[in-house]
Amino acid sequence: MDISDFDRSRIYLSWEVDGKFHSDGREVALLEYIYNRPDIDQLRGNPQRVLQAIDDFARSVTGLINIGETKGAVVTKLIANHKPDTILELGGYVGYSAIMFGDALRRAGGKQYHSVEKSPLFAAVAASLVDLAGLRDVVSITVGTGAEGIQRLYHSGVLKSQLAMAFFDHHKPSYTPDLKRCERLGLVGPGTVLVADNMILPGNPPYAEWVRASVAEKRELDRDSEEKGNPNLQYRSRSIKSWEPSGHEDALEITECVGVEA
Ligand SMILES: C[S@@+](CC[C@H](N)C(=O)[O-])C[C@H]1O[C@@H](n2cnc3c(N)ncnc32)[C@H](O)[C@@H]1O
Repeated sequence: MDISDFDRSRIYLSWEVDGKFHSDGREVALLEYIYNRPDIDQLRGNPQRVLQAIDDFARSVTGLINIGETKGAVVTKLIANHKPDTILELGGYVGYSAIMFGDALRRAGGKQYHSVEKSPLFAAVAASLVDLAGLRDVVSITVGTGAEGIQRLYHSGVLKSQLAMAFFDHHKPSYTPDLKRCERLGLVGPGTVLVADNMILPGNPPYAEWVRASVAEKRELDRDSEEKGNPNLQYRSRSIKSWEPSGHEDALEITECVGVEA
């Protein structure tokens, strides 16, 4: 993908305002902006219009740390092709990706999109926007860190078998331990597709190393690691270059579990 593929007329305003990237009141301002729009009734039950309204805010008021349209379209296409029944998301922010991918999951015949978000405030904003978009039956939001969310969803029986897809978009150093936790619990197996955001901006060398390694290499890595995964899972991984809504280059890592070595 080339920068010419990025439509610069659709660029978000800067994420950074006075040294802050979020949590300066912009998330509540987003909610007020959306519910005060004259076209609010046309947004009800319409995920695409809710996404457009979030994009409008990020283009005219303050930038937001959403995945955005360009990278989002890569994942939406993947969902249409793989038709997952369940997706686990770590890092929900104000619900942009949960609305975009929850809608794609529903259109592909899937059932549940579980979004885990550490901030109770962001999770509350996301819950309101998911409800507005008419996706309450599909998207559930769990407040907690990735590790807490995985444990709670697993022990309550909500996640009881292999995940069809997982989307990592939270605390960058937690991608690898949270993936390994999923592996240990048997939530990753042949057919599971893992999608990791921000592989260039800011990058995530430990995660890239783990998902691109052979079984033999992972056995070595796991031996020296406090956080054990399942090194016997065979992964096929590729990097897809794309663009942040701010116009910065980024990449998604898309990893498919293709088997288990005895
Ligand atoms: C880049 S944003 C997610 C954007 C969202 N996926 C989207 O595209 O609309 C990262 C989010 O991860 C959350 N977060 C940070 N550390 C976390 C953790 N350990 N577990 C879960 N969420 C976390 C932050 O509060 C923030 O909302």
